[in-house]
Amino acid sequence: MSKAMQKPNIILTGFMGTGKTTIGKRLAKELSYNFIDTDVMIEKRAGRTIQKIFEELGESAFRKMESAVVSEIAGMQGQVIATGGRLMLDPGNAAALSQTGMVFCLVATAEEIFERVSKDNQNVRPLLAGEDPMARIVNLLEQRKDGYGRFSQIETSLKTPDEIVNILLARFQIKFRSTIAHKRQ
Ligand SMILES: Nc1ncnc2c1ncn2[C@@H]1O[C@H](COP(=O)(O)OP(=O)(O)O)[C@@H](O)[C@H]1O
Ligand SMILES: O=C(O)C1=C[C@@H](OP(=O)(O)O)[C@@H](O)[C@H](O)C1
Ligand SMILES: [Mg+2]
Repeated sequence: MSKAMQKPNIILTGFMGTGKTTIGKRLAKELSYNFIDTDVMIEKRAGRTIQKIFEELGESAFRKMESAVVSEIAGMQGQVIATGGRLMLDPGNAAALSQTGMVFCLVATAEEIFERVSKDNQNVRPLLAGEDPMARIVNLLEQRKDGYGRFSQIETSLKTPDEIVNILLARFQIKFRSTIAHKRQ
């Protein structure tokens, strides 16, 4: 991370349904940081939902859009950034964002992920659509295990969003005590 950095970013990664978007919003409020969700940025730029982007343009077009958004964000500070579940597994994306702040990987069991995404009607995950979403989750988790394992992890399955936010705040403040303030201080 650059020495000149005044307000380091917090970047959230992890599998679909681990809570990046939910936790990111709350954390940004606590720190009075701006909140960015890369999926929302992509939807705005593409003028269609993630589901439609996958259907109409394909996954590889979506991955290019993710990298384009990373180029935009990499120059910013003071952001809590909820990334799409695979964005930080791309080495170029990870290199560009990691140097802007601290990366945390949210983790949950396959069962908990299944429960959460099944109930989440507002946000369709095209990669989990189809016959057997639980099998897709298990399979993709296995494929991505080593990638996520490179980041500092927080288990979320049995925790409330508030508990997770508090853990993140504590870890972030230990590292950047002098550069941040948040509402509870
Ligand atoms: N700690 C948690 N406990 C219970 N439900 C959660 C938790 N975190 C997130 N959720 C729920 O799980 C779903 C997916 O969360 P979301 O923040 O969209 O995950 P992601 O951005 O990682 O895909 C949402 O319906 C959200 O309300
Ligand atoms: O893990 C993935 O490949 C994806 C995760 C999704 O975001 P969330 O992790 O916020 O669900 C979204 O970017 C897209 O459906 C692909
Ligand atoms: Mg999300």
